[in-house]
Amino acid sequence: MKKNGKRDIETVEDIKLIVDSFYQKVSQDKLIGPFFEKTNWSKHLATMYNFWDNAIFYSGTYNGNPMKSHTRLHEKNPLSKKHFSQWNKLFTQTVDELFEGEKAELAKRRATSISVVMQTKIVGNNISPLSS
Ligand code: HEM
Repeated sequence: MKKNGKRDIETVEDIKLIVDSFYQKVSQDKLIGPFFEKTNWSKHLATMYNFWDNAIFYSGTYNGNPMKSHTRLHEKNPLSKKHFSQWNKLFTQTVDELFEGEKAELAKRRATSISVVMQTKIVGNNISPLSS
């Protein structure tokens, strides 16, 4: 236990807490909340528990294709750099509010690197003068 009372991410229950808190923020967010208007939350949250359990503890519980689903999402509702920045800000904020340690750092790093790859593939190269 750290001085400030936070500990590291240790169990799948911790993952669930992060995912629940994160999407609580996301669903109320003016900028990215609307993308989730038609979302079946219990189904999405279950998918995300598996996704993050796999990303942090290599549990083998997720074998979907997020790039494909976000490319499809982008075709219907265009995603831009500002959406990705907001997503990342909320994710980092959520992890920092709840946990501290190596796994917490890993979770934030994973989120950022996937987000950068997704953004580059979907929105385009973010150093291009044409991107916005
Ligand atoms: C601009 C930022 C983003 C937006 C607006 C967004 C939005 C969404 C939406 C609307 C869904 C579908 C939910 C449903 O079932 O209705 C989804 C699924 C998902 N998102 Fe994102 N997302 C963003 C970024 C990210 C990032 C950076 C990651 C990974 C670190 C991620 C991981 C996932 C995963 C794993 C799924 C489930 C895909 C599947 O069906 O297997 N998203 N997202």
